[in-house]
Amino acid sequence: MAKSISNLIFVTGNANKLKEVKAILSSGGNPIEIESRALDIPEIQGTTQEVAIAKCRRAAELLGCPCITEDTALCFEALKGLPGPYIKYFLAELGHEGLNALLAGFPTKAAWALCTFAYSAGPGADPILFEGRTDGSIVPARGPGIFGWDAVFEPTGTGLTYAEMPSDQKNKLSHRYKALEKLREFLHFQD
Ligand SMILES: O=c1nc[nH]c2c1ncn2[C@H]1C[C@H](O)[C@@H](COP(=O)(O)OP(=O)(O)OP(=O)(O)O)O1
Ligand SMILES: [Mg+2]
Repeated sequence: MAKSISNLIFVTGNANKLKEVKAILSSGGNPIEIESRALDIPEIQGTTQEVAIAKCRRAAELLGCPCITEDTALCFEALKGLPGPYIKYFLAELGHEGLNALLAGFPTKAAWALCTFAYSAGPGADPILFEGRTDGSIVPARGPGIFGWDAVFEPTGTGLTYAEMPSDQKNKLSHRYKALEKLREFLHFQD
């Protein structure tokens, strides 16, 4: 008889991601318990899918058991999707102001946040990807600067940046929430 997967190891070094993932997965129909490991796994260059697959494959090898990993990209329409999976380094070097300045010469500030979860059934197993995308625009920073680029990303139609939203509002419309809904559905039907 099919039974669902109800606990999993999430390999991440990011405490804010972990907090959101736990909050999202503990609510809803099929609660999933998450244990975390802060392993430092090298991230390759490539498409968001290639980066996600390589990271999850390595994580499962290091752990010797099933696991999930997550990669977040922030994509600027004017820059044809860049910085994409390299947003971490752009944010670290340029800050919120620099991300806005990158778009100064362009008419569109449109952007999308893309979350890619990867699940591996164990060492050697091909990771399976679950993507979630939230569209919005890059704005001058508003709200607390607690989590990454939250203060400069305003999802379309909300009038608020991610940073200005209560966490339960972000967790109902975010790129991470949308990807986790797909992962949750998949895990529910695994043996
Ligand atoms: O919802 C978010 N709201 C604002 N900022 C965010 C969000 N989600 C990720 N971020 C930041 C963290 C990092 O600067 C970059 C993604 O890089 P990314 O490699 O996926 O994350 P990470 O290295 O911090 O953790 P991990 O150990 O899981 O790879 O965007
Ligand atoms: Mg990373």
